[in-house]
Amino acid sequence: MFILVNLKAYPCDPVEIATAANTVAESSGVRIAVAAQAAHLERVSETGVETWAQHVSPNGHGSFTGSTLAEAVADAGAVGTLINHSENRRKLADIDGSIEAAERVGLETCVCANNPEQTAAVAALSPDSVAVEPPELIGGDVSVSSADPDIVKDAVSAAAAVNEDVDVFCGAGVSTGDDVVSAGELGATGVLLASGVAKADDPKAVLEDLVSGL
Ligand SMILES: O=C(CO)COP(=O)(O)O
Repeated sequence: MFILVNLKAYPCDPVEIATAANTVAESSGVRIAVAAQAAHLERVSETGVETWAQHVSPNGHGSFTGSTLAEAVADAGAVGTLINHSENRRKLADIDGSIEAAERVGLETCVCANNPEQTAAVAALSPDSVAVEPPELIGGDVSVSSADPDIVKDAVSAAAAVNEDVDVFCGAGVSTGDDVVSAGELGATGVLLASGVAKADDPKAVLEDLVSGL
């Protein structure tokens, strides 16, 4: 299982969390990555943790003020990027363009989707993975894998019917090792989570618990 921690715009210390994630990844052998604000990518990647961006723009170099250039993200040390999110909704054509921009510089791609239908739609664009996250469960205390297990199972089959090479992760409310294990039992190959780590008093202890059942 892959554990992908999205720091969003939470008022956490990205370097402290990245350092903890790197330590736990090394001691457990579990793949853990941290998706940080673009302005923090370089400092996060200097910790040695697998570093992801939270989005990249569909454009390349040029007159595109305010864009998050895939080339710049890769140059700052990111090896992957989230694309689209319930909190940062993009049109399908822009998602397609962002996947192409990421692939141009070798970034791994994970497109977020709200439900199995959107999972199928974005799987057709052949990202490396799709993360299904029901918006109503994001930021809550109950994991998608226990609150709505069918959405995970349905997203896994929906993606496989379109493109068997696309991995499916799940997210929303994931915060414990049990949540990660049950996500795996439902067919997800990774989890995408945020508040459970970014808002924790002791992020390292949460990360240790997340990998404890793997
Ligand atoms: O939106 C999410 C990750 O991208 C999930 O957020 P929470 O883990 O806070 O529910």
